[in-house]
Amino acid sequence: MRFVKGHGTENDFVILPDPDGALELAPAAVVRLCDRRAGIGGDGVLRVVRTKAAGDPAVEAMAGEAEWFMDYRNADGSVAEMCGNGVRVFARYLVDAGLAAPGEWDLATRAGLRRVTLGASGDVSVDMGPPEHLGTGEASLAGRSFAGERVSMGNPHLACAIDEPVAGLDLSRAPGFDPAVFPDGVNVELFRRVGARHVEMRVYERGSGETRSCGTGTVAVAAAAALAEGPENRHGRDDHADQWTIDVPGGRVVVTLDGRTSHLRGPAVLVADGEFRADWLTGS
Ligand SMILES: N[C@@H](CCC[C@H](N)C(=O)O)C(=O)O
Repeated sequence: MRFVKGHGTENDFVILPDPDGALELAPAAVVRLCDRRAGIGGDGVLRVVRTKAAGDPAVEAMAGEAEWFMDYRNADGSVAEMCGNGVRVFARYLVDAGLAAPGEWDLATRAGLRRVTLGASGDVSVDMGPPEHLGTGEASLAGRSFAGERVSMGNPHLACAIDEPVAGLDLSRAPGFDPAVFPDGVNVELFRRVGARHVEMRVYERGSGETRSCGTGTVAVAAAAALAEGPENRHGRDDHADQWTIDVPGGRVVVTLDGRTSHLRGPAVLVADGEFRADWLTGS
């Protein structure tokens, strides 16, 4: 079975081409694929399937607008609604494989349609939709409590502003949180302002642990940072949409907020093409 390995700011994925939706992708198979010692290794899996063959009526309803559906799975085998770095890598794969042309078109995700813009090479830009502010919340990490802004990017985030450099944080264990506030779990971002519309962040992802980057998380952080700046400083201060530079351990992305929607721009790199054994995947 063929796979491609790719990453966006070192948030890495095993890409599985499955145009006709023939692959039965059990959670245990995803865990095997993402295992960094006994498998291929990745923060998640991107199954590339034609929207009309997704096998889910809610997804198939988007077939008229988007030919391809990003079936995203976390490394622990769980399903997530959206993945911002994944969308960029997915789009780059489609163009590289000749399944889509460079330009601007929609992809289907469980969170709805996402419009991508890309050339024959280089960065990919994604219309991520409007960040949804849900109020405040908190999480604990390594015995410390962090307060932040709950933001939905289709998937749940808690973006917490801190004053210390993010490099010193302990993100080795899963965050604690109130399941009544986050019934579907949460991705927790910790960020520090390092300049004008410029922040650094680290993230502990639901279903994957600490990753080197999280695209939806970078947009949630930009939205939380913009909210903290106050309305007088947002949207139109210099007649341009607010552009935020977000540094993550795996590189840098740019997030634009214009009050109507958000855009995420960053790299999408295809690293390797390979083949794995079908019997290994099923453990048979
Ligand atoms: N790394 C992704 C987010 C992947 C999904 C997330 N772990 C969740 O469960 O919501 C990104 O780049 O957005």
